[in-house]
Amino acid sequence: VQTEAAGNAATVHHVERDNDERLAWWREAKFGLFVHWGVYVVLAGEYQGETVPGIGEWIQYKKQIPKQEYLKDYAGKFNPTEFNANAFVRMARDAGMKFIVITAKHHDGFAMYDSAVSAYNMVDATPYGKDPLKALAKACKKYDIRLGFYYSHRIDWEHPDAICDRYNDWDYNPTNAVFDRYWKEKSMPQVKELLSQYGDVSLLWVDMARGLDIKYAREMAEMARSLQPDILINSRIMDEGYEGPGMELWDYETSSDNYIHPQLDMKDWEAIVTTTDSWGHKKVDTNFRSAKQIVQVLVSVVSKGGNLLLNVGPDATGVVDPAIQQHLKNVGVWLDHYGETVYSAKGTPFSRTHDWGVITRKPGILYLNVFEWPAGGFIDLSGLQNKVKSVYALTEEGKLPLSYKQKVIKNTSVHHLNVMLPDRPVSVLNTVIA
Ligand SMILES: C[C@@H]1O[C@@H](Oc2ccc([N+](=O)[O-])cc2)[C@@H](O)[C@H](O)[C@@H]1O
Repeated sequence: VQTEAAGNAATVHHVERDNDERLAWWREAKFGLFVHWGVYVVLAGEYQGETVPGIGEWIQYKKQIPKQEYLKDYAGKFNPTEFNANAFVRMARDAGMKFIVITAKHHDGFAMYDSAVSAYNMVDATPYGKDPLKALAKACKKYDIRLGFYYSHRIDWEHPDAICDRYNDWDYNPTNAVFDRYWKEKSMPQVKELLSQYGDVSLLWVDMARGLDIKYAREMAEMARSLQPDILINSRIMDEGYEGPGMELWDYETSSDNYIHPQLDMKDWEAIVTTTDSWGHKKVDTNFRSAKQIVQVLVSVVSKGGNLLLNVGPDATGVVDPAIQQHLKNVGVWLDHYGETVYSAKGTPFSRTHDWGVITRKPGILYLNVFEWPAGGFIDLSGLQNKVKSVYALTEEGKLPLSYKQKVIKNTSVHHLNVMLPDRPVSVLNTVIA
């Protein structure tokens, strides 16, 4: 990792992370469910009859809604009686996802669980009066789905001391704010609760450090690892692009929102992607990502050495839009047949992209993932060092052998491969040629 030091003599920060063992399951899993759910879904992007533009979970900040109003008029009406933890986890499992990361506390500072640290929580401040994360942890255990918690460790619009450049200055006076008080009284103790009272927690997903000093990140990471030794922590414990001491504190890199790196050779990173135009549910938001789009984003991210954390936003009743549920189910059916191009796969060995799709890899196998059916009905692939032993399309009925020609480029050891494709796509979502 190169950084320009003031004397523009390049200082190189080598990050030794001894986390191969801890990352093993994550590198195989590839596909997880991200869940943004909180009091903000009671507003669902609407305030005083007006649709508020932008991502729904930021509505309190955008409209500077006083804490007492947010508590009384919105938390006070939050009663997701339709929330069924088992059905929710089955939805993720049946979509081919291996883990779930849910917002235990987002920037609004509201705890979506039974917190003894702050009464600003789901049990004490809503008519629902129950702990949905307790039910979710139980369901995850039942269906062998790993659980992770999203926690807004720096930004908190409920606490007068959570000072940063995204602060609740409509209720509180920033000059009186003492960050250490928020850190010691709320942030650290709540993360301790989450990592002590919900069984095995596989991921701590923190977000938006806003210039947080590394000493705080180190304190939280060390506490998390003492409570959950195998836990994985994402890079957003510090700001995007942070380089300096402490980079070993996190295990993998989270990309910017809805951003897929152009680089082909990265590893241990995740793309986080929405299924609508917001993370938190918004009433007006009907721009749903199709099963085809989801499959192609997933395979594209895997071809670039990454994982996909795909978001859903349950509504105020606790339910994910049925159309999105159907798309997820279709993705799951596709992965049942063709998941070998995703699970435990590595990124493309090529240093270039292809106009017909992307390549994923396993020992001795290359998967050509055909998104756009080539007009000529064949694919040319040059640059392979290996001799090809067989080529076949993955179909629901099994392997469909394909004819191919391979020749060695004169005076080189480079093979040129020409594959004759089936007459038409095997799957409109993505046809996989092995
Ligand atoms: C997943 C999302 O994460 C953050 O938004 C960000 C964080 C970082 C970047 N970034 O680094 O580009 C952009 C949006 C949150 O503010 C947002 O509400 C949501 O939870």
